[in-house]
Amino acid sequence: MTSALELLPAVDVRDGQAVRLVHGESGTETSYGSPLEAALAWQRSGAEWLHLVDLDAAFGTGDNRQLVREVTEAMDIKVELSGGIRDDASLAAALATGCTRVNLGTAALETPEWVAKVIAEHGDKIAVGLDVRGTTLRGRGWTRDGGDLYETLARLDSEGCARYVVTDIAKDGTLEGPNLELLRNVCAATDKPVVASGGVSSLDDLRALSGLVPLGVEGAIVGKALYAKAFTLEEALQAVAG
Ligand SMILES: O=C(O)c1ccccc1N[C@@H]1O[C@H](COP(=O)(O)O)[C@@H](O)[C@H]1O
Repeated sequence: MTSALELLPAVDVRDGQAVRLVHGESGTETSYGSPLEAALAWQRSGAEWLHLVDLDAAFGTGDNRQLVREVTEAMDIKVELSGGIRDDASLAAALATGCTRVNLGTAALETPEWVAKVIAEHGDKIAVGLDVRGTTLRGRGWTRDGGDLYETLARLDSEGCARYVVTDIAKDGTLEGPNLELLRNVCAATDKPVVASGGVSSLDDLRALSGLVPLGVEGAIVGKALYAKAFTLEEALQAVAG
């Protein structure tokens, strides 16, 4: 029996606020108030995971490290932590929050030896975010090209990377539906589980992603659709229940 698609409601933090961006572009923020309140609301609604992103750390405009730690520590559910985790100190700080796993983006593009080392040390506590435009990876707050998706995926697979979080930047924050073709292609290129990110707009999108579970899609990050109240998290969890 295949498992149900996992849902990871997102809380992206910029300047102390929960925000959503469009295409991940700085300056497109819509603010949704307290990150802790948002995270607690998703937990109360039945989430088993929280995808928590320090956007300032990802963009290099400071960090929300203290706040991210407070949110993570307040959660009874699993937390996937992203944004600005690029060296031993930031990784140690992220893991010290008690998060379930971290998601590395820029580091996988710019310091591959370090990423190989931490994959070897921490196993499935490390996921790698493959944030793409077309098939070109983007790092540093999605502002810089960082190589070919499939070459990087092959390298990370050979290093034992446990899981990938695949974001189609062109879809992120747009409510245009996920890039199912990209997800199928990535699943065909790796045996490792894939978490889909970007574009979810409806319960039908979640059902379509559920249809990719047998191919290797393990979960889906949901952001804008929840904040825009396109559906509730309870409805989403019901829609993907096995
Ligand atoms: O999630 C976003 O909307 C986003 C927008 C712009 C840049 C990054 C974004 N998200 C997360 O940031 C990490 C990458 O951070 P880093 O490169 O490791 O510092 C990425 O995995 C996304 O989860």
